[in-house]
Amino acid sequence: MKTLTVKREGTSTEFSYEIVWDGSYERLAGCVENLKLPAKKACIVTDSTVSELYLEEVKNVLSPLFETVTAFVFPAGEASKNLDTVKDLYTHLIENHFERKDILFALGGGVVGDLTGYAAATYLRGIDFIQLPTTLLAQVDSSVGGKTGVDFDQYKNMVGAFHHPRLVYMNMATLKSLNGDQFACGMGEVLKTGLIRDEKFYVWTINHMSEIEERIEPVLTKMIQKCCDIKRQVVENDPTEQGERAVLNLGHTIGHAIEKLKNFELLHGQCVALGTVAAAYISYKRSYLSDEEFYEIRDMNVGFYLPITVDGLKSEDILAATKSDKKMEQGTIKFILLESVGHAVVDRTVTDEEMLEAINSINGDLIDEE
Ligand SMILES: NC(=O)c1ccc[n+]([C@@H]2O[C@H](COP(=O)([O-])OP(=O)(O)OC[C@H]3O[C@@H](n4cnc5c(N)ncnc54)[C@H](O)[C@@H]3O)[C@@H](O)[C@H]2O)c1
Ligand SMILES: O=C(O)C(=O)C[C@@H](O)[C@H](O)[C@H](O)COP(=O)(O)O
Ligand SMILES: [Zn+2]
Repeated sequence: MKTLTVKREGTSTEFSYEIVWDGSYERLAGCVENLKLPAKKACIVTDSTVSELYLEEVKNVLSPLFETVTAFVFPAGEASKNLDTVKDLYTHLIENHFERKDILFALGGGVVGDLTGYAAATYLRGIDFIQLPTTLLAQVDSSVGGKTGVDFDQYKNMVGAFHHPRLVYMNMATLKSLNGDQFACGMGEVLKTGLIRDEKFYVWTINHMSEIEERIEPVLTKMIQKCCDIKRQVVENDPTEQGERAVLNLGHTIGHAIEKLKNFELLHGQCVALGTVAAAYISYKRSYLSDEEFYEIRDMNVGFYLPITVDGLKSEDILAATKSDKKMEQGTIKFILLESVGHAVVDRTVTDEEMLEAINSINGDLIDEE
């Protein structure tokens, strides 16, 4: 069992919690007991797919620790990440008499984690929650850092709060049941993480492609721990995204626009991959990246079964949709560029022309016509 502490003290934004890696849920009860939480009731929030796989096991592990353990299950997928599902969860908590000191467990991917975290941040003005991430994406990114929230009318993460978990417990064995597309989505955020902050790690990822694809556990554990450590450093420095944290959004401005226009038919990690290629294109056109570096980023997406083109959308519509993402500041977009491989920066000078050219470069319909 390996651990990492995410911690910030002595400022108005304080948090401290462990990330634990293990190969089963056997030691989850001990980790929860160590927290000496006041909770008498626990609710496991999960989705319709994960509930079939892991709910019973987790419920059995947690039941001896609480007077009551309930389960709230919602339909799997991004389409459930909204205020309607949060409302149903509030109703479940009220009907089961959950109080201020009780606790939620988020058992699932990023959708479950974001939604549960948001409900925990707002129910009775804030209760505790624990992250039990079961997708690669959730293990490398979404379960760490305290960003919680839901979509609103297809606008990504428009309603949310910063609310940190009390513990993140990763059962690495859950990655075995992920399908290929879901695994690839996690790799979209892994590539992003190396590109923004750690060239050595990015190169390591390239060199370990076959072991990663074969899901060799020690290799995946090393990769996930590195991603969490990079995210930890960024989040500890800038927990509420006043500055540096925005680099974690590489690929997300164009990625979120595509996710929205595709009505969540393309998955978050796939859209991030497309957005990262587009951001790398602008960086390349500005000569921050060499052509070898740019084409390697594209090749890495292909190697990890991520898309590098999107069909069925007009580039102008994608550009227009970027204007309603959260990275607008006084009418100017905060766009994340790669100043070099391993070093992302927040840039406020990217023009609509640059963005449109980058979007055209990933627009499959235009490329097919050539
Ligand atoms: N808060 C953050 O910092 C942050 C970071 C990155 C992404 N996100 C959010 O995370 C979401 C994407 O997360 P995701 O890719 O995990 O999606 P997800 O939660 O929808 O999970 C993907 C699919 O995999 C299934 N699944 C989960 N675990 C499984 C397992 N072990 N075996 C088999 N199937 C399993 C789920 O039921 C679902 O159908 C997006 O909403 C995105 O905005 C948040
Ligand atoms: O933790 C962060 O900060 C991130 O930006 C991580 C992203 O991968 C994640 O998708 C996040 O939800 C996007 O942030 P948002 O503020 O644009 O919703
Ligand atoms: Zn993301």
